[in-house]
Parts: sequence; C-alpha cells; structure tokens
Amino acid sequence: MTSTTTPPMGAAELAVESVTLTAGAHHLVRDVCLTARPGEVVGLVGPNGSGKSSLLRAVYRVLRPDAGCVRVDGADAWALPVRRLARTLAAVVQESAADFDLTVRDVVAMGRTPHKRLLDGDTAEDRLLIESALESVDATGLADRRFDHLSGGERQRVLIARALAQRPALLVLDEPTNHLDIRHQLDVLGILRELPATVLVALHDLNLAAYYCDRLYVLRDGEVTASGSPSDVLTPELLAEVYGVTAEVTVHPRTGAPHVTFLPGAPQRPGHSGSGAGGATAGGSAGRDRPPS
Ligand SMILES: Nc1ncnc2c1ncn2[C@@H]1O[C@H](COP(=O)(O)OP(=O)(O)OP(=O)(O)O)[C@@H](O)[C@H]1O
Repeated sequence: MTSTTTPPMGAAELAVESVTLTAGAHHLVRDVCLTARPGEVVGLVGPNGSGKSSLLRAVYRVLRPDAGCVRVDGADAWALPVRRLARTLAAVVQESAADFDLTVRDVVAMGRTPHKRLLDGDTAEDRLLIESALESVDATGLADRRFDHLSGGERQRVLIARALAQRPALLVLDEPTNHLDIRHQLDVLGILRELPATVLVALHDLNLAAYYCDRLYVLRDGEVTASGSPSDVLTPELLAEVYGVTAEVTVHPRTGAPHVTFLPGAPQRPGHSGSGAGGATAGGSAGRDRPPS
C-alpha cells in the first residue's frame, strides 16, 4: 500500500520577487512581491482586471515573468523540471477545459499523475487519496458521472478534489468558490484552512477572505497596493480607494474577523464626514474594526 513515489504532503514556501508580466506593451502585473510562509493561507484580492489571475499564472508556470522570479522553497519555479514542480504545486484555475470525456473519478485520479511513472497503475494508496478527495468536496456521489455533464459548481468541486488528490505542498487557486453555493463555499475554504499545505488563493468575497486567510495582498492596476492581516488591510479607506465603494468594517462578534458591510452611495472623500445613504465610516484609522455597538 505504500508508494515510494508519493512524497509526504507538507508545506512549501512561496516567494514572488519583483515579478513583472506584460502582454505586448501592456503591463498585467508590475514589480509585485509576495510571500507565503509554509502553511499560510494567503489571499489575493482586488478589482476586476487588477492582475490576480495573471500573477497566479506566473506562479503555476503558465505566464513567464518578464522580470523577477517565482521561488518555491527557494528554487526558481520556472527553472525546475515540470514534473518536479507538479509534485509540489497544484492549481485550480478558471480556464480548465470542461469537455473531458472522462468520469469524475478519472479526473480526480489525474491528480496522482505527477507522482507516477508512465503506465503505472493506481496503487491502493492512490485509490484511497482519490476517494478521500472526492469525499472532502462532497463529490463521492458524482464519482461515476461524466465530468462534462456536471454543473459549474459540481465541476469546480471536482477540480478542487483533483488538486487535493495531488497532495501539493503549495496550492494555488483562482476564485475556487466561483459557482459554488454557500455551503460548498464554506466547506471548500474550510478544507483549505485545514490543509497542511501553503495556499495562495484569489477571492472576490472580502468577508470570506477576511475569515479564511492569514494575510491578504490587494492588487490594483497590476501592483500591490496593500498587504497584511485582514484587519490591517480591509479598512473603509482602502475599500473606497481601491474599489470605489462605501463600506463599514466591524469586528464580527462571533468570528473575531473583520466584517465588511457594503453601503449604497459613493464613498466620502477624506475630510468629508457625514452620514445618511452611503454614510460609511470614512475617517482615519480610529474608525477601523470597531465592534458593533
Ligand atoms: N493575454 C493578455 N493580453 C492582453 N491583456 C491581458 C492578457 N491577459 C490579461 N490581460 C489584461 O490584464 C489585466 C489583468 O487581468 P487579470 O485576468 O489578471 O485580472 P484579474 O484581477 O484576475 O481580474 P478578474 O477579477 O476579472 O478575474 C486585465 O486588464 C486584462 O484584460
């Protein structure tokens, strides 16, 4: 039942060092630095088009940096043999082909490929990992269905199961909660939190990011505009500046995490206090993270 080709699942260290990505004359990402320490869940947030997916593509080796370096456990990810990187890093991405003529179990089994040699069959351990990955995303009942017949949310869960079956030390996910109902969103993010792996995840839902991530990086126009703990980063001022929205940020009494409530109306400009529609806290840092009165 043991497999000599399966390394123990651990946690890798990720360092994105001054990465710039371009497409023609257009900068997708400019001089971005980001770290994820072993075992951390690091969130990437920012408006549409701010460069999140592009940056993730550089990490999972689809978009080569024009400048800078992506290091995984100190090694240049772009210089590693593809197979070696695949044993360390798994990616759940937006553009996965959906027309696999395969069953769900076959798709999840693909996660084991980097750990095998050509023509190796599944070991008992592989089968165990595949079934456990299916179960963890509530997809056991889908195992014999055709992947291309699934709904968007079901597919997303299966692709996450494939990544889990890979037992990566670094897991990179681009909007993994896309298409998922709220229960499966919470389940999936809960699984990521519990993994003994390092996780880099792009998320649009700031409240989920605040609760499930250890640290956040905020991208804006391809550059990091803020980073730190969710409570340091998610302030009304930052949300007004980066997203152009009015928001109130409190500390959730049950979770202790920052909780963002979005309000109608344009954000107040600094120095313009007031309330009414759109009357979010817009003062200085004293307005951050106040518990609800
Ligand atoms: N191959 C490309 N050629 C030209 N422009 C591109 C290319 N890929 C991405 N872009 C542009 O680069 C910017 C960043 O795109 P990216 O997909 O990284 O943003 P994002 O933050 O992931 O956005 P979203 O939240 O909408 O998914 C966008 O303006 C996008 O149109």
